Amino acid sequence: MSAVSEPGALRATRFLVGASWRNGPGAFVLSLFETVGRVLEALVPLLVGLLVTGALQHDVALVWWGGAGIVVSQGLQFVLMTVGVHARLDMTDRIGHDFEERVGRLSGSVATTDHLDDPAHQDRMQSFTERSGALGGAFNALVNTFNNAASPITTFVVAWLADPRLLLLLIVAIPSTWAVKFTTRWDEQAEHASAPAGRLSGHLMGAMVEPTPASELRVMGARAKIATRASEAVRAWRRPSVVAARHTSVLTSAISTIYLLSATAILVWMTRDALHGAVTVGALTTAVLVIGDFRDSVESISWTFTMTSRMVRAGRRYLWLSDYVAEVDAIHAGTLSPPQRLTEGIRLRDVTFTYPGAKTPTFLGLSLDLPAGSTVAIVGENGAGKSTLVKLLTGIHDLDEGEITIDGVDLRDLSLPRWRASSSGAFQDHMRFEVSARDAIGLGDLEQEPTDDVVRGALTRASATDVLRALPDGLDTQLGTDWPGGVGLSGGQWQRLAIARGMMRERPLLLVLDEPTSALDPATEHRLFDGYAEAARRTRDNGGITLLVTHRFSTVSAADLVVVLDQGQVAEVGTHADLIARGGHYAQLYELQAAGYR
Ligand SMILES: Nc1ncnc2c1ncn2[C@@H]1O[C@H](COP(=O)(O)OP(=O)(O)OP(=O)(O)O)[C@@H](O)[C@H]1O
Repeated sequence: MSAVSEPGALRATRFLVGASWRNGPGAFVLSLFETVGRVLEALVPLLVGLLVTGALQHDVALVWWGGAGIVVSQGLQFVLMTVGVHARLDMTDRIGHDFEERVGRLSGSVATTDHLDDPAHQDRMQSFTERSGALGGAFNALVNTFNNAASPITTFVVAWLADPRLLLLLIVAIPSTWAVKFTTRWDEQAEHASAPAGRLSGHLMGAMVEPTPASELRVMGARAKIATRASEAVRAWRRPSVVAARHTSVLTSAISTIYLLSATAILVWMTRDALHGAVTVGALTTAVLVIGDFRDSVESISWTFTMTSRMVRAGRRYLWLSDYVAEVDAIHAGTLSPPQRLTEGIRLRDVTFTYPGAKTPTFLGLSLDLPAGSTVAIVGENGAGKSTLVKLLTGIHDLDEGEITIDGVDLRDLSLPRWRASSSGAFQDHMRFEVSARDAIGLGDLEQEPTDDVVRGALTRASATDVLRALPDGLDTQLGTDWPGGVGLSGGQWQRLAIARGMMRERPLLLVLDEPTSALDPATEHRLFDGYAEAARRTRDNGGITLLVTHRFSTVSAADLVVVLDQGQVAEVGTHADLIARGGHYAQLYELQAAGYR
């Protein structure tokens, strides 16, 4: 698994600011109108003070300056804030969508899927998804940083003009800023601690609403049990955030109380001076109004720190993902094209592979030859490593050690997309694509136009033309009952469409059939595989290898070679007849299954 570390805060901030600016420089500038509006708003206590002083001293000019200032600043402030807020929210929305799209594109573009099997990556993505608002709100936080900087500075100037003693409150407000260090840490720790439970609750909630697991749970009478576990998981997921919020609330309440007591003391002090004529009533009025703003200003600075640190964390995760994609791309920088036809075949030499997060390797020094033009059956008990072998051959996972060669060329030196374009497959855990039948099959080879002839050819090769009977609009039938006019298919019918998808490429160099017929009865599977083996022999001229993974020993007799895997090792290799004659593991398992059918 990747050794990519999370990028630094500075790089994340630079990236977020740059991406926000590029998304719309005009709207970026308009958003800053709000900052000017905030400055005008912060000037109001000063203008009210002027008005009060003018009224008390019968100074018409002061009354005019104060009154006109209030009217103009309120009017302008309204216009600027309306334009600014509108631009900011519009940008936040656009940037949010932009990032969601970027994350989707990045996640989908990783050449391998090692990260999807890694619990640490899953946790990172969980926090990422939960906080994707923070990434989408990066711009929001950025503009608010300007707002929250401009408005306090104005407030501090107004406070200083009213009475310099008010600035003493800055000292009292220092703990508020210092507390952010703790609240940010608590917030971050809560994010980490809640991620596994968040994933579990999503998984269990999904099990209750997805049709297949929901039916199973009802039949087993386990719905209530899973609902309880899901509720526990939701509580475990939310608990760290609730605890963090509680700690934050206690700390900020304590700081607010200290602030309030200090502000009251300063006001009492100023009022006493006002009674002795040392302070004007106008300055006292400004002080009363500014004290609330002062507190808001200090709090907004703290809030800005919290939001900015969340934004930076989300930015760092985004950049981590982007670095990870680049790292995987660099590993798969091979540019060679696979041969047009195989002459030697595929060789595995001393292959070692461990799943991310697993304690023991699935393969330790596995060596195996898959001769060109052969049909190879891979058999073995559950967990023997059959599907993992398929994933390594298709480049879904990277080897830890050893090599896989295609006609002598290391798989890592080949262009992975081109190798995959030369391969094809059908899998037990296939995707039920709820699109038209034509597209569901045509996805198997996007280089070909899915015309009637092409798609019907794939259905024929998959021995699946009878599925057409279930499709009222033929190949243009919408699949899936969730969609208007969509039809529901049986498990076996879905599976046959998946096999047809795997048959779109007529002459792949590697065709993997990883238990694609498990939903079919043994006789049909046998018939299908005999058909595939015969088709493979007919197309042997390009040296293509057909690999069949199955648990049904009766279906493998048509294979040229049978490979028996046992705990990640090759236990036996030979033809069906050889292995039966040898009387080993294969022969015993074959006899056991045959006895079951007798
Ligand atoms: N995503 C994963 N993470 C960690 N270990 C895994 C993962 N997938 C498979 N394994 C482990 O790798 C080993 C081989 O699994 P694999 O799926 O290749 O077996 P298989 O022969 O295809 O089994 P089956 O017949 O049940 O499909 C097993 O020990 C399994 O526990």
